[in-house]
Amino acid sequence: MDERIILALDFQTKDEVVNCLASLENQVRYVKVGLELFYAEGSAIVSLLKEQGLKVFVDLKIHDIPNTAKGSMKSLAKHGADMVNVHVAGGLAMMEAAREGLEQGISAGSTSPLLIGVTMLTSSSQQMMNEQILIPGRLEETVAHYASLASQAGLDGVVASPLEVPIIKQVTRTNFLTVTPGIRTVGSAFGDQTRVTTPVKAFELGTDYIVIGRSITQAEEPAKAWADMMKSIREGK
Ligand SMILES: O=C(O)c1cc(=O)[nH]c(=O)n1[C@@H]1O[C@H](COP(=O)(O)O)[C@@H](O)[C@H]1O
Repeated sequence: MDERIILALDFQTKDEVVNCLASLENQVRYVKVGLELFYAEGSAIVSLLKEQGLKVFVDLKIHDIPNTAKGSMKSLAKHGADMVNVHVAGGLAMMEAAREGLEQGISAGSTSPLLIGVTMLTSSSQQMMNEQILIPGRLEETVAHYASLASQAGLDGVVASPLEVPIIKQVTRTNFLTVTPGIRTVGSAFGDQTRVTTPVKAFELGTDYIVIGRSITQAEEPAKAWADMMKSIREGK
């Protein structure tokens, strides 16, 4: 089982999660609980997945004042996640506070979850960034800047598109991780994602983890979609 592939469980009920994992014949090792599932099922879903021996990325994308980010992370640390995240746009003080909260919240003897910073969402385009949220310049430069800020704040890595992995690796310290959604298997619809590539290309670009959801979970035959993806990754094509 490949721990570098994180399956996004974007469902509203525990039953859908259980059915999805069963249909994938327990081949998945790392899953992501995002806002949709966490708001619906609460932290119990994280415990359930952990009890099944899975690694869990709890993707709540915290973005708040430093004190609130710190408290949120302190609470979140108790749920046994392997990876959690904040928005880099919250700034250096917020990211440092989040790290502090996480360290304070973990129980004695357990290791801290990886703390990852979200750069520019993979649904965002250069035009959206320039014209709507009024960040000038090239999107790739903003992502690189956010990544170096996250690195400076002591985060373990960032979320970005796989297309930006080479520049992120250039501007951050060794072992700084990249977690990349915006993944589509060949032929599946992009939907709301903008900065997209295939699983094979993402690993070629040097990513540490890919996050993939609908290409698998909404496929007509999820087990086949998963098996085909794994084969293409193994064969590098
Ligand atoms: O933090 C994330 O996981 C995330 C950041 C980002 O920039 N883009 C992004 O798509 N995600 C998440 O990654 C998953 C991608 O799902 P699919 O587009 O269905 O493969 C979703 O659960 C998103 O919430």
